[in-house]
Amino acid sequence: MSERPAPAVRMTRIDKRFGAVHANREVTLTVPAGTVHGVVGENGAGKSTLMSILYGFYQADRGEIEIEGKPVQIRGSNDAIALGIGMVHQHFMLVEPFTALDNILLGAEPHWRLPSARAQVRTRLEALMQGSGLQVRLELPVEQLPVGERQRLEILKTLFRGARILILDEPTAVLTPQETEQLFDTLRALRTRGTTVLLITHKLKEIMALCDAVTVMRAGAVVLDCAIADTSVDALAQAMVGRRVQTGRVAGAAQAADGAPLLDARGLSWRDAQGTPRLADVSLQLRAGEIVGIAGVSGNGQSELLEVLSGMLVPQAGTLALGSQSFTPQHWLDPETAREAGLAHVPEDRHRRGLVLPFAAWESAVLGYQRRPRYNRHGWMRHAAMQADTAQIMDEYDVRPRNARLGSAKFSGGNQQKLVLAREAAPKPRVLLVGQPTRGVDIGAIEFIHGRLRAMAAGGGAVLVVSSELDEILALADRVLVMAGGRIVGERPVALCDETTLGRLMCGAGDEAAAA
Ligand SMILES: Nc1ncnc2c1ncn2[C@@H]1O[C@H](COP(=O)(O)OP(=O)(O)OP(=O)(O)O)[C@@H](O)[C@H]1O
Repeated sequence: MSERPAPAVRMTRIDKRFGAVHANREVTLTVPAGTVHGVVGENGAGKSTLMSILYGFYQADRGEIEIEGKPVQIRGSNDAIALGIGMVHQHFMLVEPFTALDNILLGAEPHWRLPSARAQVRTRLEALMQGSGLQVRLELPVEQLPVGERQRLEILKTLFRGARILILDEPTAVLTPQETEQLFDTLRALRTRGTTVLLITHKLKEIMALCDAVTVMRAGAVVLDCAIADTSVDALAQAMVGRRVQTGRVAGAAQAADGAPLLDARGLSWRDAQGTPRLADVSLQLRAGEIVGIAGVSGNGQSELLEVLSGMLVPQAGTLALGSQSFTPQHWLDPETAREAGLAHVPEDRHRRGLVLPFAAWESAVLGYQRRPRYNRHGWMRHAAMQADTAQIMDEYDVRPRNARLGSAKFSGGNQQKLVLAREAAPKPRVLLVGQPTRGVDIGAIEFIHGRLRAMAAGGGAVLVVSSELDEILALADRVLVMAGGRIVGERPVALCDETTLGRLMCGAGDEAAAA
C-alpha cells in the first residue's frame, strides 16, 4: 500500500497572544500539497496572525509547524523562503521608483544581483511568466504599473525565490473583476503544477469558486474545517459570524430621487500635474434620501471625483453647490470647510488618507475634527473628551479590540475601516462620500456598514458610494452612475441595472439604453 504524501503545511495547536488579545487559540490547520486552501473569518479573527506565523513574521507562543512532513522552526522570512514559503501581503512590499526586475532582485542571493547575471535572471523569469500567466513588464518602474500587475510581480518574486507554498492575504481586495479572474486562472495553473496556495479572503464566492477546502476562524479559534464540496456561502457566513447574515440587497423599493438636492456638481474637470485629464465634464446631483453608486474599473476618475468633491483637489473647471454654499475653482472648498458644510468623506485608501498609522486609535478617530470646540479649548487639546468619544464610536461601530489607546496600525484591516467610517459618519453629515466602503471588511461588518449607510439616507442624508464591487453597488445604490475615462458614461436606477450592462459600460461600451 502506498503511503499518503505528507501535507505541504501542518500547523498544530498554534497559540499566540498580543498582550490581552488572544489572537490564535490552539489553531490546527492541514493543507495537502497542490491544493488551494481558503482561510476565512471575521475581522480580527486571527487569520493574518496565523499566516504571519507561518511566514516567520511572528513567533507562536506555543504549537508546532511541519512543512512537507518535517518539523520546522520559522524564525523570520528568510527561514520561510528557504523552506519554499512565499507571502503576498495585503499592502504590497515593493519599492515604487525601482523597476519590476530590480524589485525581484532586491534581497535575492548576491550572485543574482551581479550585472552579468541579469540576462540569466530574465531568462528564468520569462520561463516562469510563460508557465504561470504572470505577465509583468520587467523594465518599468513599479510606480507605473497598475495594481493587478504589481500583484503579479509580488507573486512572481516569490516563485523566483522557489516558493512552493504561496500565502495570499486578501489578494482580490484591490483588483477589478477582470484582474480577479486573471489571478484565479494563474492560481489554478500554479495548483496544477503542484504549488500549494493559502488564500485569505472575505469574499465567500471566491472561496467557493477556487478553493479545495476551507478553514473558518472565529475569535482566534477554528470553528469549521471542511471540503468545499461540503459547504456553501450561507453555511460559511453563518460559521464566521455565528448567525445568519443578509448578503444581498435588503428587500424594499429603491428610493425615488425626489428629495431636495444636497449636492449639485456641474462640469467638473481636473487634470493631473502632467496635464492628463482625469475628470472630464462630470456633473452629478445627490438628493436627500438617496444613495448614489458609482461603478467603474478603478483608475477611471472615481478617486479624483471624491477628492474634488471633498476639497482635497481643486478642479480646473466646474462648480459645486453644497446646501446654500457655492464653490468655483477660484474659491474651492477645503476639507475643513467641507466638514463645516456637512460633507464628510471616507477615503478609499485607509492607510494613506484615512488614518495616521503611528497614531493611537483615539488620535486617528478625531482627525479633521480636532479644532471643534469640544476637543479644543483656547488652543488646548482636550484629550479626555477625544478618548471618551472614541470609546463610544468604537462601541457603536463594533471596532475590535475596544482599545482607544492601541496604535492605529495594530488593528486588523477591517477594524481600521470601521474606525474611519465611524469617525466620518458619527457627526451625522448631510452628505457622505464613501470610497470602497467595505474593502477588506468581513461579511457581518458589511451588513452592518450597509445598514448604517441606508439609515443615513433614510434619515434625509445623501450618500455617494464609489465601489469596485458591483455586488456592493447593486446591494446599496438607488441610482447608479458608471464612470469610464474620467467621464460619466451611463446612469440608471438600480432596478434597471444588472452586472452585464454595468460591466459593458465600465469597459467603455456606449449606453444603448440612454441612446434609445
Ligand atoms: N502587532 C499587534 N499588536 C497588537 N495586537 C495585534 C497585533 N497584530 C494583530 N493584533 C490583534 O490580533 C487580532 C487578530 O488580528 P488579525 O490581523 O490576525 O485578524 P484578521 O483575521 O486577519 O482580520 P482582518 O480580516 O480584519 O484582516 C486582532 O484583535 C488584532 O487587533
